[in-house]
Amino acid sequence: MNHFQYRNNDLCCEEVPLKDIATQVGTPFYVYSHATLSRHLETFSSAFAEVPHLICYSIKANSNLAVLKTFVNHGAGFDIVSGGELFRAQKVGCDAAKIVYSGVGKTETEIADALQAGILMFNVESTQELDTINAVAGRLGKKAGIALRVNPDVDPQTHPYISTGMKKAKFGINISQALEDYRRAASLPNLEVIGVDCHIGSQLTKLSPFVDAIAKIRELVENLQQEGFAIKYLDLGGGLGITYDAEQPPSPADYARAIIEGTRGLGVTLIFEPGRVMVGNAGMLITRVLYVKKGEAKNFVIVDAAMNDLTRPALYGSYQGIQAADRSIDGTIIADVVGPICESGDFLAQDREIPAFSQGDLVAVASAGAYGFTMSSNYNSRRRVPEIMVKNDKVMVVRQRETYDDLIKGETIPEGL
Ligand SMILES: Cc1ncc(COP(=O)(O)O)c(C=O)c1O
Ligand SMILES: N[C@@H](CCCC[NH3+])C(=O)O
Repeated sequence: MNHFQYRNNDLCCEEVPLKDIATQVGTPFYVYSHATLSRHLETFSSAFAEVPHLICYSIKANSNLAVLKTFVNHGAGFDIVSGGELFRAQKVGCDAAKIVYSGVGKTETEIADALQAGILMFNVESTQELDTINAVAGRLGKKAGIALRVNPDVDPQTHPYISTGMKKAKFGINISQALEDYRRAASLPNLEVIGVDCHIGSQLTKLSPFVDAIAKIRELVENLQQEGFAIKYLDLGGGLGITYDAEQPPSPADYARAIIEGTRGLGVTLIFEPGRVMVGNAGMLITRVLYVKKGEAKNFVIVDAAMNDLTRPALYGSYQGIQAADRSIDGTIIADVVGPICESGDFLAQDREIPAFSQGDLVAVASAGAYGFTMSSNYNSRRRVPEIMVKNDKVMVVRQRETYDDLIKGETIPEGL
């Protein structure tokens, strides 16, 4: 069931026409379907029902507090990568024992805050980080649960900027060095080795890289268990892709079947850090056509959202669906959908066949729930846009549009400048 559907010619989120929300809050804005978020979490979790597992939603994909709270209400934990994400996790009352902490550059302060909070484990990405966590834990009189993030050197066959599990990536510890680092971790008094972790990339649309990575990781887990390490958790990261255009990623059920098969008999609790698959297709960016310009070489549909609001097309050349949201439009044009920012890279779609939009039309940019708002910026002194959550017929403004005062918050003009 898709919770973004047309009723007559009006695109609706659950029960609410998007044009009504546009009237209420103006454009642009992000809108999320509560029902879709809930369904995605339930579908993912029930696919793994037959094995012990914990879902740690990856906050970076969409960190809005209402989104996080929705997942907490369904029993999820979180994958965090910064002190700020820990703060958000705490704000929504996440059980700290369901938090894992990933990232190559955790600072001492962030490590200390996570230890004080009592998180489940650190996914450690370098030998030096082991020493730092050990030292910070010692100072605080705590024992830190750790897994090593192991880099299995598998090609995830995705965009190079979001491939993480190959030798040349900055992430994780090479699998060939892992055993040695595990032994070192075991010798450090303030660490407790409880897991193995691996995340090979994002927007994966094939099962085979996951399967290949698991085969390598499985061997490591077995070796560690033979050496007497009590590996309780196997964290397989996130990365399952979604359909933006014509991709056909594995379903959560297919993904689960392959993973359950590949990890059978290890006697561990599986941890997952899904991000995109939870939120990507649960959100849209809604924008309005400011001008239509017919150039000599190209047509341009100039909208009020820009690359600062949704960076993915500019950054990765990625595809986001473009739909008419408030009327039936006859005919199509080939055009670029562009924003007001002073860069030629400011586009939401390029050379795309889209409805023949006119000035004032409402445009829905699809699949924008993941890495949309969280990657937005104030470039060109543009205010961050509102985020709306719809639950049945209820419209909840879960983040207000920034004000001009918000834009300059924290800046000062020194006396006598
Ligand atoms: C360590 C880690 N876990 C989880 C995720 C979430 O990935 P995705 O949104 O592709 O599920 C990422 C991002 O790729 C990540 O770096
Ligand atoms: N920002 C990326 C995903 C990054 C994954 C981070 N681990 C995207 O929009 O596709």
